[in-house]
Formats: sequence, structure tokens, C-alpha cells
Amino acid sequence: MSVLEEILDGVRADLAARQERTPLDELKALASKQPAAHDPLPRLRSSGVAVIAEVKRSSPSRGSLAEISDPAALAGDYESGGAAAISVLTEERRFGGTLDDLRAVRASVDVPVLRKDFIVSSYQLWEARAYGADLALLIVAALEQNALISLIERAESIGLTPLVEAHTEDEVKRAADAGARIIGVNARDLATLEVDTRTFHRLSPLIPDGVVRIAESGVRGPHDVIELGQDGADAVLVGETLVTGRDPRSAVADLVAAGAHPALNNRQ
Ligand SMILES: O=C(O)c1ccccc1NCC(=O)[C@H](O)[C@H](O)COP(=O)(O)O
Repeated sequence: MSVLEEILDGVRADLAARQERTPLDELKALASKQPAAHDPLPRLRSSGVAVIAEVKRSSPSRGSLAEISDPAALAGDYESGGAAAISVLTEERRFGGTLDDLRAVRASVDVPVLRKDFIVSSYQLWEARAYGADLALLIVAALEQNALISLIERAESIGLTPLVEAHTEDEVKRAADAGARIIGVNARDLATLEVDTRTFHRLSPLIPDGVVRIAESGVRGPHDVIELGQDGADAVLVGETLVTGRDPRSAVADLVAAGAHPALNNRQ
């Protein structure tokens, strides 16, 4: 069984338990009490390369990364460093995240918040909105095309902006065909968990004009941000580098400064 299949098995089991505890109508009622979702597109489309900073405790590739006892404080540091959005991993078994992390982060920042999880059901989109997310990740490799299309439509109908994640040429095409307005290229191979830093360079030209391009995984410092910007990235999504460093606020600020580098003025 692949790592993705293993993760999805656990996600489905945990989802079934939550559905047992909280009926969909209850979630919808909670979602209706949330302030309107932030639109992330203006920030992601503004000049330079924006930074999406991730709250990430652990991962299948690296194991435990950071304790993060106060995700709201970490997100606050990211925001004061200039992050354009915060990504919160809510998958519990392999990433150590929770929906409570999402709620705490939402309450502590004003920038858009992404629920980063393995979404296979519209129930999880309602959860995302009920706990305050503005964006939700949809992973092409985890979904049949019809499911991808219907989850994009459902996300948008409840006010969430979908970030559609691709790992291969074929997945970029599927994301674009499904109508994604934001496509993330994840450089981490889901079979080997290795990061190939040239993935964005290879796949970015396949993303249609007008679609926001996000480079995900393996961003280790300012130099990577400049390189990805030259390859057309509108934003980078960064986890490990920020949660394992000593000063998350200044680490984000360094990446944000790189994203505004003059070398990116003539990018594609
Ligand atoms: O991080 C992993 O090991 C991983 C394994 C399998 C599926 C997804 C995984 N990570 C989720 C992410 O996409 C990353 O957390 C995100 O892109 C940030 O990556 P990084 O900056 O390399 O921590």
C-alpha cells in the first residue's frame, strides 16, 4: 500500500468517527456563524512571490518536527513576518494536527487560513468552514476526476477557495480541466516522499495563464524563493524550514523579502 493510500485509510476512519459524533446539520449551523471567508486571491496575485507559512508538527517523511504547543502564537509570528496566508495541517495520525489548531489559528490572525488535509468528502469542507478556514486543499492524486470537480464546486459554493494540488503533468492537466483557480505543485513525490526541487520548473509552464501558481514543499531559504519566482511561482508554501528554525517570524520575513527581490520584476 502506498503512503498516500495509508494516509487516506486513516483519514476515512477518523472522518467516519467524527461524522458519528457531529451531524452535518450541526456543522452547517456552525459554518453559518463564521464571518465571511477571506478571499486569498488578491494577496496571492499581488506582485512578487507571496509566502504561505505552515503549522506542521510532524510528517511521514521526517517524523516529529516541532512540538508547537501554541499554534496560534506561531501563526501570529508568521503573520507579523509578512506571511500572506497560514496553512494548518489538520490530519492527526501522521501530521499531528487537529481541527482545534485550525480554530485557534483562525482566531489569532487576519490573513487567509488554509485547511491542509486529505479531503475526500464534502463533510470535511463544511468542517473547514465551521472551524474558520478560507481555503481548503484538494489533492488530485487522492480523488477521481468527478469527485475533484464536485468538491471544487462544493468548496466554492460554501465560500472556500480550493487550492488544487498536483504532483505530475497529468495531475496539472486534471486540476486545470476541473476549473482550479489556484494550482499548487507539490515537489514531494507521494510514492518515495523525496523532494525534487525541479518539479515546479517542469510543471509550471503547463498551468494555464490566469491560474495562481503555488510551489509547495522543499523550500529551504530565500534562494529557493527567488528561483521558484523566476519559474513563475506566485507563492511558496513552506512548513519544515519554518517550524524547525529558531525564529519563525524572521525566517518568514527573510522569505518575504526574497519574494520581493528586484530579480523577480521580469518574471514570466
Ligand atoms: O511532508 C510530508 O512528509 C508529506 C508526506 C505525504 C503527503 C504530504 C506531505 N506533506 C504535506 C505538504 O504538502 C507539506 O507539508 C507542505 O508542502 C510543506 O512542505 P515542507 O516545507 O517541505 O515541510
